Amino acid sequence: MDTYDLLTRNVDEVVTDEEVREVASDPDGKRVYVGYEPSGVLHLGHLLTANKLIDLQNAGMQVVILLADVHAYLNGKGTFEEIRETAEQMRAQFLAYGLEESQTEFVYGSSYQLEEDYVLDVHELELSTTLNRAQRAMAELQGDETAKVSHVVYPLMQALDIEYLDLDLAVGGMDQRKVHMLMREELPKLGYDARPCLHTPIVADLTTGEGKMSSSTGVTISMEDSMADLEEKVNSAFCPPTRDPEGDLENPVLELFEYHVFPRFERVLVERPDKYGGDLEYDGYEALAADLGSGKLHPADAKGTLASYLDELIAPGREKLREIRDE
Ligand SMILES: Nc1ncnc2c1ncn2[C@@H]1O[C@H](COP(=O)(O)OP(=O)(O)OP(=O)(O)O)[C@@H](O)[C@H]1O
Ligand SMILES: N[C@@H](Cc1ccc(O)cc1)C(=O)O
Repeated sequence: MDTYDLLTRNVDEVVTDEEVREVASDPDGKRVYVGYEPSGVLHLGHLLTANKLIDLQNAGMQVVILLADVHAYLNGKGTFEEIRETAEQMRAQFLAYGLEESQTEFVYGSSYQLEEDYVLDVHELELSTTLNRAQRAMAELQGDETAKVSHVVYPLMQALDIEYLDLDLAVGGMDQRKVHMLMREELPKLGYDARPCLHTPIVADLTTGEGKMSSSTGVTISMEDSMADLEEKVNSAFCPPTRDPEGDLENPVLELFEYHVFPRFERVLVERPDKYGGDLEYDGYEALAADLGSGKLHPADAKGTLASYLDELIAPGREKLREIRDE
């Protein structure tokens, strides 16, 4: 696979194609980041951005993970102390999942966001950005009468992080795209360069197929889950026979096959007794989705197979976490 294809596989949006091709032409040592508000356990939604970071690391890029403690604080996620503690757990999970420690830099937001230069630049952005523009960057704030001032400072700081962390590329889920668009509009006003971005798809809530898999609501799958947990959760998943690109509902089982299983396994084997037609084998996502659509593959068999592949995927991380905790 050529470098551009590796950088952009499984992404929903590339901003802009030309700029990302430029990064792909010489990726060695170029810096890319994802920022995360610390939350207890990483779920498969978060790990989609981690998969992308692993691709970028394999292409030779230097990965920066921002543990966005100040942002979590601005978002009302707890006391600073509590947030710092969860951030440490999160760091261990990323390494357990497969990011290469020597090529991954973990940075706490608070290590530079409270410095004078940064704070003055935040104020500069407050002066140059309209309230309306900052509000638009935070989709969930639309029309919310209780939105706080902290919620509009938040995207300005996120934009500035991209300059202060000296990045060549920013990665985030599709839910971060509006903040990145604000970054592209506002940084040049301060004399800084707008940076290219990659946006990864959002995995839907497992049991409803609506919205996103989220730490705060619904059922999430994480590296803490045992095979029994995985089976129970995947069995409860929403799995209609087809994905409806026009509709509001997604098929989370197919999404997990597409974004987590197929990028990591060349071949997927669905084991079935002979009386149910015997084993099925897939070397790509499309064929599996087509068989689910035609009824050749039963949702129960798809779910059982998904659970065992997810187990294989998270087992090394689960083991490593256990070791870290026992130390
Ligand atoms: N379900 C998901 N699918 C894909 N990416 C996700 C998903 N949930 C979060 N992300 C990505 O992980 C990063 C952190 O997101 P966020 O803090 O919103 O997740 P969360 O911990 O589930 O939060 P919340 O509890 O507020 O829903 C972002 O880059 C986001 O795009
Ligand atoms: N906005 C991101 C967190 C984040 C914070 C600061 C950044 O620079 C980047 C990302 C989220 O929703 O989780």
